[in-house]
Amino acid sequence: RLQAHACRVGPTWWGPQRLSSGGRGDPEVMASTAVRYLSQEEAQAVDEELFNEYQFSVDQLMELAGLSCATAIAKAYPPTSMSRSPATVLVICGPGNNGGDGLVCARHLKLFGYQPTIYYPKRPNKPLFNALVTQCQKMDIPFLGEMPPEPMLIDELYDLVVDAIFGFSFKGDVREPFRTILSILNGVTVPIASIDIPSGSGSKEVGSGVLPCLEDGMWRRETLEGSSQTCSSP
Ligand SMILES: NC(=O)C1=CN([C@@H]2O[C@H](COP(=O)(O)OP(=O)(O)OC[C@H]3O[C@@H](n4cnc5c(N)ncnc54)[C@H](OP(=O)(O)O)[C@@H]3O)[C@@H](O)[C@H]2O)[C@@H](O)CC1
Repeated sequence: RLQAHACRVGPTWWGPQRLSSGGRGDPEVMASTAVRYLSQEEAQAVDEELFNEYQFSVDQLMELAGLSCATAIAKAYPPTSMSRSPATVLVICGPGNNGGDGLVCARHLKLFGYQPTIYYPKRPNKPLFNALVTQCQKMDIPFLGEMPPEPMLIDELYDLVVDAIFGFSFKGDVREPFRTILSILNGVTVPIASIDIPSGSGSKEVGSGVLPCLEDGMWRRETLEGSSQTCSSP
């Protein structure tokens, strides 16, 4: 893992690694060498910088984050490589913006040829999230009324799970209903792709790019940072 420095968006982020790798602009090279982690504080600082200094709006960034994650999933788990056609994906959304990323991600996954289903147990009553739910409904993406109670059921029904439960504002012990949700997820064998951090891992770090998450040895999943947030924003 590379040392964490104060995070800068844009060229500053990629520049040194790209130069040292000798692979200027090659996405494969960037994916393999230009990935590093942000601390929770760094991720929050990027967030503030994007909002305050660069004047991005939350829905702008959320759209980019969700699209980036769907794109990364399509690259890591192409629909044609999955056992079902169309490939089925369970997207579990949490109560904050990470959950919003998940809603956007589901919408783009559908456009990419997957068959997403959303579980969104705790919904903030705010216009942004209500609109994202409406957009998913208009795209005929179903919402589950309850979490599949057994990991085996998830394995039977879905090719992949997207964990959009918690992002960088997670803190403390996991509270219900997410405690139960995470304990079920811990038993599934299909891949789990996490947006930002593997929820409930206790990790203080936020991943960037697509990389195997071996943080705690517990989650067989990949950390998918909305690369728009930290890597490729203007
Ligand atoms: N940076 C950027 O530019 C962009 C960032 N984006 C995304 O936003 C994410 C950060 O969003 P965020 O701040 O809303 O926080 P996030 O982690 O989703 O949810 C926090 C909520 O979870 C809850 N909760 C917390 N701890 C808990 C616990 N122990 N047990 C149970 N519940 C717990 C608590 O909710 P409450 O229970 O209070 O209702 C809290 O409010 C970031 O990671 C990235 O994905 C993009 O959308 C846009 C661009």
